[in-house]
Amino acid sequence: MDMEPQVGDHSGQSQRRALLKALLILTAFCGALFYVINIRRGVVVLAYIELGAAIASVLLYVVVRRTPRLRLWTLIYLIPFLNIMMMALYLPGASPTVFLWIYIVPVLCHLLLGPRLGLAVSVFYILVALGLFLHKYPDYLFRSGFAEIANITLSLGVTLAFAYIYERGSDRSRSDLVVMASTDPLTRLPNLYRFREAFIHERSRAERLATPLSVLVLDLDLFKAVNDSYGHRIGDLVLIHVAKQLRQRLRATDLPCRVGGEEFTMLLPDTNRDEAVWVAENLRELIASQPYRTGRLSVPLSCSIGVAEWGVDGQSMDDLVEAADRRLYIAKQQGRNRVISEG
Ligand SMILES: Nc1nc2c(ncn2[C@@H]2O[C@H](COP(=O)(O)OP(=O)(O)OP(=O)(O)O)[C@@H](O)[C@H]2O)c(=O)[nH]1
Repeated sequence: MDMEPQVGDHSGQSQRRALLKALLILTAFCGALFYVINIRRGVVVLAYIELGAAIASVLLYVVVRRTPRLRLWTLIYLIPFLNIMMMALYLPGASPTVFLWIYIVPVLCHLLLGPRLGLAVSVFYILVALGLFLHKYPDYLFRSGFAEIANITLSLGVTLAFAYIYERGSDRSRSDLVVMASTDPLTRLPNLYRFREAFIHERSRAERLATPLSVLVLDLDLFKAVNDSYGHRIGDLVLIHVAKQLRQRLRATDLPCRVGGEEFTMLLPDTNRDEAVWVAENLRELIASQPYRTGRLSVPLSCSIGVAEWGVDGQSMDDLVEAADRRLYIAKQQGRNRVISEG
């Protein structure tokens, strides 16, 4: 069995999942509580709806713990929840203070659904709630003063705006963090974390479409000598130069990564071993033919590359990288500046 670790969740899903689980527990508890309260008050229809909501929340909790389709299940919970809230507002026996619950709508919708969908759903339900309230208490607008209406409108508007701004900011911070966590700061190439994630994705695509998938491991030759002769700063610039060459030479669907030091790993979807060897030879020639130049300085470069193919050399990313690494080592032993795909 493949024991590759699962890659992390990028969209704040784990946070939203935790919140939804907490809400389901709360809904189950409140549903049961309000069922008792409303039965005693004689508001039987509402009481049974609340009991149903409590039972549904417990069942949903079981699904929500694991589902990959969190947004869909969130909507399955949220829409009936908000509809019940609207009904509670409108039912004849319900107190006017039920309206106060409308203030949690923007907060809940944004936290659970993110900024865009959260805004759309909250605006819709706030308008529905206001409509129902005015329909139920038609003389309210005439009885109450301007200050009272302004208070309600402004406080709702401010809650909505804050919820939106907060959630949009967190979404952006989360995306920035994901980019930082998956990018090599020196070359701006993706790092090992991103490579692992892309491998899992590309492997399932290759399985589904029965297409090949190959991996290259490239290591610059005698790079220590570059650092020793020209200094670390030039060594860094050489790595940036090589990263640029890889990016320019490879297809947009290929993924070159810097996995550490002077070693680069490349994922080549839709590419079998022979094609991967051809790509690797191209890269080797390119790097050898274009020394790093700055001012009068010219740093000659070469690299060694190991090639592995998914399905032939193993199934997991670790199998492939291990096979390609082994061949890279053979290339180094045979005198460097070469591509090896056997052994
Ligand atoms: N400038 C710079 N050097 C680095 C970086 N990461 C690793 N290195 C250097 O890369 C060199 C790698 O040296 P070795 O592992 O001995 O390999 P090599 O000299 O390339 O020799 P072969 O791999 O056998 O061809 C070491 O001197 C590291 O200090 C980096 O981010 N910047």
